[in-house]
Amino acid sequence: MTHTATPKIEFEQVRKTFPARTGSAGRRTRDRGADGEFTALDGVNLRMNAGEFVVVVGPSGCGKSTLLDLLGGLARPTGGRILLDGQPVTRPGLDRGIVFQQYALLPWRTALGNVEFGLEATGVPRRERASRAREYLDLVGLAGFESRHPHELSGGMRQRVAIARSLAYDPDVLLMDEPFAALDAQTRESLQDELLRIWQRTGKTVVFITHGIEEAVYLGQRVAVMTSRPGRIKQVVPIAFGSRTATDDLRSSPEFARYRHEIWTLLHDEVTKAQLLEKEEVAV
Ligand SMILES: Nc1ncnc2c1ncn2[C@@H]1O[C@H](COP(=O)(O)OP(=O)(O)OP(=O)(O)O)[C@@H](O)[C@H]1O
Repeated sequence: MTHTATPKIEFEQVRKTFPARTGSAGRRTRDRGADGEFTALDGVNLRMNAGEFVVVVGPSGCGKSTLLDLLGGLARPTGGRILLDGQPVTRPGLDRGIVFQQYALLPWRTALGNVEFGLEATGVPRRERASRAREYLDLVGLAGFESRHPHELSGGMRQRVAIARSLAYDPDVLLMDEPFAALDAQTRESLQDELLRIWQRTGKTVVFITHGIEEAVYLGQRVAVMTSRPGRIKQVVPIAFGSRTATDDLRSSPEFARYRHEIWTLLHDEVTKAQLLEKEEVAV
């Protein structure tokens, strides 16, 4: 972790609105102004240090993916600023790798070819690409699977390829939008351990979105809990376990249960509000 005054990532009063969807512009609700604009995020403030692992949780539709899209430069904020190393984010860049829930692998390319694909844009010479791709497939535990195509891999393996592809061009920041949501519980837990190991080895800054409270507590150094829509950061909970060894059943510890309960309590009211909002929308 650097000790400079500039945070790695900073959200300053970030706001994001979308044009209202057709058929609903006439009615005014809490997050839809008279002009029919729909406010997804309003007043988001969050700072992250280099090398930090921050997890974002929040009720469905509160704007988690929007937050990540803005940081990834895939969309622009309507108000406020997002700074990366003190500079406003204006477009996607190779300093940020994004991993989505769906693997987004190229089906006609092998695992190696998919990881190499990420390197082609960065101008890495052809000969070097293959060896770099092998190195990252090895890092995610896929040595020996280089020549398999996506359809010959399990869901967990495909997501490992997606992670390797993002890591291969060596971004400073890894943005992960519910990357393990589609996996079975066992695979998810093993990938969580893999990710922590990779994070410790590479020192990347990780921003990880999830619906899972347990996943948040297990992975995050800090867990940012969002409000219901329009989303902002309700509270940031630092997570610090007394000990963390490979043999510990951390998820069964009283400490884990305490953190889990703290985050559950923070989320509970927001989920209720989000559900009310959804009902209000259906009635519109
Ligand atoms: N391009 C868009 N145009 C219009 N509305 C959008 C757009 N993108 C997102 N929204 C709306 O903004 C709100 C926030 O969406 P977002 O996907 O960021 O929420 P989320 O917290 O990631 O949801 P979930 O947990 O269900 O994945 C939602 O109501 C969504 O319908």
